[in-house]
Amino acid sequence: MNHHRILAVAHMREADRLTIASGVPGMVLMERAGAGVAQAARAMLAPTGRVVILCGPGNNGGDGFIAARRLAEDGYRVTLGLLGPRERLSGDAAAAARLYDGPVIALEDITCDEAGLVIDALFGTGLTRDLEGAVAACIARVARSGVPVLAVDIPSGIDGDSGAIRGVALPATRTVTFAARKPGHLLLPGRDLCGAISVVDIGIPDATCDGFAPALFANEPALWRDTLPRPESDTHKYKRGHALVLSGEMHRTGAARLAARGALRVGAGAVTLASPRAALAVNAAHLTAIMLAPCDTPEELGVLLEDRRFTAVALGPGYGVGEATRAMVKAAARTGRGLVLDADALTSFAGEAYTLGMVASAARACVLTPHEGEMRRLFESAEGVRDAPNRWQAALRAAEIVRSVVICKGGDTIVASPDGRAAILAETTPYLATAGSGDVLTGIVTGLIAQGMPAFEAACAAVWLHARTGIVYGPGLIAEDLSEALPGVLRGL
Ligand SMILES: NC(=O)C1=CN([C@@H]2O[C@H](COP(=O)(O)OP(=O)(O)OC[C@H]3O[C@@H](n4cnc5c(N)ncnc54)[C@H](OP(=O)(O)O)[C@@H]3O)[C@@H](O)[C@H]2O)[C@@H](O)CC1
Ligand SMILES: Nc1ncnc2c1ncn2[C@@H]1O[C@H](COP(=O)(O)OP(=O)(O)O)[C@@H](O)[C@H]1O
Ligand SMILES: [K+]
Repeated sequence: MNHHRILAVAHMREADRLTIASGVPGMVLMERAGAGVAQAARAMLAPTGRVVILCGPGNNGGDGFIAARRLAEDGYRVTLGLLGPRERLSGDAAAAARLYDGPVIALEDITCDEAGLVIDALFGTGLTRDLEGAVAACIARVARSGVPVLAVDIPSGIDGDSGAIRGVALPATRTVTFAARKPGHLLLPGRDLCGAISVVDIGIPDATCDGFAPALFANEPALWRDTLPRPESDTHKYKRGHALVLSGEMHRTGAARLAARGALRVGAGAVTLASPRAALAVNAAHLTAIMLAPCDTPEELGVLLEDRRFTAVALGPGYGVGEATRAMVKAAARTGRGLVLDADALTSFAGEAYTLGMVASAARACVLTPHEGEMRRLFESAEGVRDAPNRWQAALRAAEIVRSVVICKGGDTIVASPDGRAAILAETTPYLATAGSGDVLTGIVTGLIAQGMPAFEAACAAVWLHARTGIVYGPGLIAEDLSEALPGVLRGL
């Protein structure tokens, strides 16, 4: 199994169809899925403990019947509640139900008394509308009982593609999914309701999923570790890349310095801060390893970038919104370097995403790092972004329009590339929500791009490193700490 691949719901269904078409009966897949669930349940149950299994009307319920049969064979006391009449089951789910010879009661009659575990096999990737009525009431009862819950495929009520709660959802202690995680396991609020996730190999060959587009991934080191820059013995500082970070005016220079420090810490051989003359003294008072150059106009930026040793430029943090910023972005892009645009550089193109795309296409590689508000402003009139059915589709469409890699920041950060790849961060911490944290992220991406790392991988690595550093540091984290704690995380790789 390719462990960092994730499958959209439609792709999971297609993988299932292709595997069955290649000669593996659907019932074999379901048997493996149910066996995986039973195995996870055993680890959560005392010997001969009581397990309540909630089965829905589709194949998710079918997995539940398989698990019920296996657990009953092992001597566990199984109570199975089914939503709807048994005669309404069809296909593999009906076959799985026939193989289970224990009692089946109505879902409405289920109680959790003395249960050591509830297995939630109500709905998986086939959820098509909000949960209500008897199912919603049952979910509320189980959630109130406090009994541990093992979710089959995904907690019932979570949309597999968006992670949204459809009406209500049953929070799980553990989730067992099949072949690969789905976007809903990683996106909020779904991520918070899955508990620990394990993926069971049910025999869908990797090659079956290789051609799926868009290609979705969990943002984990396996995705980008091979492209992470590592200095060679014979290197020198300029071979390790030289990043240029543009500073804002006198009263808002901190953001650029945070970014510059991030770029240096992630391994750029040299970092220069390009500062308005009026702010040179302020910047000089705070910098040691980072160099300083005066720069007030697009023309001056052009002259500065005649030095071919500069490999990447970061623009936006604390820079100010307006025409002057737009002109700077254009000047930077024209020089064909790696370009990272954040904050005010993005807001300066509010409502003009296509224009920004044209500008960005001149850069060697371009990464944009909008948070939710910047995303909304930049793409307010762009078709297919604000009205996308979920965040990864919005991110992919955004990347296509701006012809750049886009990092959609937030509690469930997504990196999307115009080539159709997208990666969702699997693990992070809300302690990152602190002033200036995004500026450090900008610096980390810039530092990686300055060292020649490809834009998508650089963006993914930066997002992961930033989050990992936040997790390791934990409570009390402020933006300054991120760069200083980064070497420890880099060492761990
Ligand atoms: N694909 C694979 O490779 C494998 C898949 N496997 C398993 O199959 C699962 C997917 O199965 P699935 O497609 O049958 O969908 P599932 O989640 O059981 O629900 C569909 C049923 O629910 C109903 N329904 C929907 N929303 C509703 C609502 N709000 N309120 C009430 N009813 C609602 C819907 O009814 P309808 O919309 O048709 O009226 C339909 O009857 C997947 O998660 C995994 O566990 C494994 O066996 C291994 C191989
Ligand atoms: N709830 C959260 N959980 C995890 N990360 C978060 C959360 N909220 C914000 N972040 C991260 O913190 C950073 C904030 O960046 P940004 O909004 O640009 O702030 P600033 O401009 O103050 O630096 C982003 O990397 C974002 O992904
Ligand atoms: K489920």
